[in-house]
Amino acid sequence: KSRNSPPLVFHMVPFIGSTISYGMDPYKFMFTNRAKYGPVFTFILLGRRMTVALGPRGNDLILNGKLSQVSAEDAYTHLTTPVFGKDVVYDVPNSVLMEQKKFVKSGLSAENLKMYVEMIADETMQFLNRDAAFEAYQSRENRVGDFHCFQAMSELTILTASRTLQGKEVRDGLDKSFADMYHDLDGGFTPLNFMFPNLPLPSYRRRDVAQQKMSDFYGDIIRRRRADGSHEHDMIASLMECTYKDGRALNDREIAHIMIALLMAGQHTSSATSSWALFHLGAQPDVVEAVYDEQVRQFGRDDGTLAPLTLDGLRSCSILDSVIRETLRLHPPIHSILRKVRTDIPVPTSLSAPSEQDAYVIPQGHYVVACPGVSAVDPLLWSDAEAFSPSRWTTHSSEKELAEKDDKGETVDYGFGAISKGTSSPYQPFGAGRHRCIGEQFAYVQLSTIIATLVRELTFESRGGVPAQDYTSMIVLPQPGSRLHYRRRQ
Ligand code: HEM
Ligand SMILES: N#Cc1ccc(COc2ccc(/C=C/c3ccc(C(F)(F)[C@](O)(Cn4cnnn4)c4ccc(F)cc4F)nc3)cc2)cc1
Repeated sequence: KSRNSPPLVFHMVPFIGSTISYGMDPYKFMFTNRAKYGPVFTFILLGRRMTVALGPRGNDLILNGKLSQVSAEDAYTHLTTPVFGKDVVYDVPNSVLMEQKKFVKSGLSAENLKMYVEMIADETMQFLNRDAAFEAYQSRENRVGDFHCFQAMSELTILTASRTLQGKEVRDGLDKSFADMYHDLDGGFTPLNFMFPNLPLPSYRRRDVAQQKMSDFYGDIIRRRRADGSHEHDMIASLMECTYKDGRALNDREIAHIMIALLMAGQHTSSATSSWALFHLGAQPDVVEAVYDEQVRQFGRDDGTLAPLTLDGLRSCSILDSVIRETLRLHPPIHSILRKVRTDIPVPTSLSAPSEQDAYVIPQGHYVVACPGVSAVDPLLWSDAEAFSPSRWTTHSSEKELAEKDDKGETVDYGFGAISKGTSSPYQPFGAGRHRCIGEQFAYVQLSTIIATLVRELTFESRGGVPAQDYTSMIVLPQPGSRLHYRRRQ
């Protein structure tokens, strides 16, 4: 038996363990057990031993853990490989993933992001002018309407992501059959698949059929482009020009599967985050007007109209930026980051052991769980931790310094560009270390362009208040069915 294992959270039923209380409300579960056992403790999730290490030092232990100790691919491959496809992300050794992340980053260049702003604004205006959800906006008489927020944001997210990142064949291919294919693929992206990668269930079969179809869909696009020698500025075009260190170019399958991974990544995170942002804006009309006034300051013209959005202009909108930061502080799409423990991990005494000899050891075979979001809503760290107040980011309050604090700006490069070494910041919605997100800039462009465009045209009101968080899916979603009221401005 392993010596000095962290304390085990009390539970009544073997195998089920703490699945229900953790699965229903992970943050409540973390705060409750931190109070009982301290920042390091183990709980049972469907028969697996999950060891949590909370706080900046816990994040550092897990997110900056050595490759010999912690493995992301061992934790995630059962969930992601059947959905993304083989030979990419968690189906390859970490060194190959680092190269694949470098390739994707090269496709998210500043000049591409600049072009994407106008395309996303255009898609958003088309959506307002055409989608049934905004018929009150389209009609001249009644200018007040309401819409199913998360559903509308899911549609707008895939329209804008396919127009920019995915490319015009995907954008033009967004018909019912694509929606069905995506829906079946997404049905395989559930926490259940973490635990049971393959069950003889219809949903698993639909996932596998959809993955094959999606892979062929992208494969056809790539083959046609190679034949036509077309020159697009999207991710597919970029990936077609990439070669690994050993000189080998990416093959069509790898490109197709990376595109599926990026589609899934962007879809879940952006649809959830834009929905949460709109609900909070609807609950605080004064913030909506502050964002609108900022648009007038940044883009207003003498004739009273607003100039088209630009990347540089958006990057000067600090209130809009703070709305997104505050949304991600309260609603990080990924609440738990997992790794499989490959060799015993000695826990530094600073992380909660009374003295050296009884420092904890996390045994091989456990999973480790990092919850960066716990620090971001920790009442011990933030005044009014629960409140949505973007002003905390614009004024030079202690919170802003707190969140910006990183280990003296030290950077490290794992092969896909220099990133801050620090995990001391209590605000890490994009993770840290070798597995840190590379979609942050694209996400900000997509979210800020959509929100700026909607605020220019509408005011919002969440009459039911901000919905409860639904933790039962892979990404934290607003309680299904929540609606949002709007009024057309001019
Ligand atoms: C608000 C939007 C987003 C948030 C909050 C977010 C969050 C995260 C987090 C927390 C991680 C670390 C996961 C881990 O350590 O296990 C991550 C990794 C990653 N994300 Fe994102 N993400 C966002 C959008 C995107 C987008 C739009 C893309 C692609 C275009 C993307 C692609 C990736 C990739 C490729 C990784 C690397 C996974 C690894 O190295 O293991 N993300 N993201
Ligand atoms: N019974 C039960 C029961 C059990 C448990 C629970 C709740 O327990 C948990 C525990 C952990 C988690 C973790 C979320 C998680 C992790 C990884 C990924 C990912 F890999 F997929 C991603 O990082 C996603 N991503 C990154 N950036 N954008 N998207 C990614 C990476 C690269 C890539 F290219 C594409 C990607 F999209 N996705 C989600 C969620 C719920 C409830 C009920």
